[in-house]
Amino acid sequence: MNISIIARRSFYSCARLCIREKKESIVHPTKHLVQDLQQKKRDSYRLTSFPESTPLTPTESRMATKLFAKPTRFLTSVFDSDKLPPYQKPEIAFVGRSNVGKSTLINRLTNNSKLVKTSSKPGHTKSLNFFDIAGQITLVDMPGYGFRSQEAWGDLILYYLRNRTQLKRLFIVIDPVAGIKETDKQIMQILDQQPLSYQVILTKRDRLSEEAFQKSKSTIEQYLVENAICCYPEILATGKRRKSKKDNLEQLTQDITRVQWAILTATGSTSSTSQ
Ligand SMILES: Nc1nc2c(ncn2[C@@H]2O[C@H](COP(=O)(O)OP(=O)(O)OP(=O)(O)O)[C@@H](O)[C@H]2O)c(=O)[nH]1
Ligand SMILES: [Mg+2]
Repeated sequence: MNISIIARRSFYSCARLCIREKKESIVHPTKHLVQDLQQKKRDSYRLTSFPESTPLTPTESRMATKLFAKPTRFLTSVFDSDKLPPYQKPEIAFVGRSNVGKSTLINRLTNNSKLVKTSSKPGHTKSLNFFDIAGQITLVDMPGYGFRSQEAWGDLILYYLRNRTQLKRLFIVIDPVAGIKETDKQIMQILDQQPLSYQVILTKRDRLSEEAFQKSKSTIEQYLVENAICCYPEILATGKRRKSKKDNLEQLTQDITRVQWAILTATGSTSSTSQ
């Protein structure tokens, strides 16, 4: 990943937040850059596209797979905001519309198809479910939005998103067949206002041809470049093995390792797993 682009993106995000909050002085001594942004010179700071992602190094891949090969366990299910557990490990959560494959993704990451219950029926996950990864990270599976009403879905999850200081990054899971929906956009706006770092993961890659998948991905990237503030500038992907295609196993394995690595970096776990 091109560090200068990420740095520029972070600055741009920060500056836009400051402008919105009318706290320009926060970005002093780069105040002139903020003025530039206000004077419609934004394009020089804006990403025009997502950077091409570079392959993980063998060390990075090894660290990612090593951590997720360690024991994982279910911790608890939570239905009420006043019962959120006081875990102090860095936390990562998965949010998205019903049936996009959030729970399946956690099973894939941990290589344990029985860790989380999944279903072809939307609305399967109804609580916040907490999982421990190697005693180092907590993963949280969430009920899908778009299936139940905002009231039924919203209170618990919005409370969690607004108050969970140990939450290091929220992964927004999107089905590339359906594309980005209004509910995804709404959640991004909430996170941008917060601000809270988030990253998009596309599931069900196997359901599209490579060409259609890339097209859906670029449409989402375009939306993010134009609208999102706190979005990490790399879209991740996962999928399941297509029986007809023997050659996609390697790709799927690399995809999962990339998600694992993103979790390691988001939670600051890259040094503790290197020994
Ligand atoms: N083809 C394909 N199907 C998938 C993939 N991931 C998940 N599915 C299927 O999608 C359905 C929903 O998966 P879940 O993981 O339960 O989805 P969820 O987002 O947790 O759904 P809710 O709990 O209802 O919010 C199941 O039938 C999965 O087998 C994938 O990568 N490819
Ligand atoms: Mg689920």
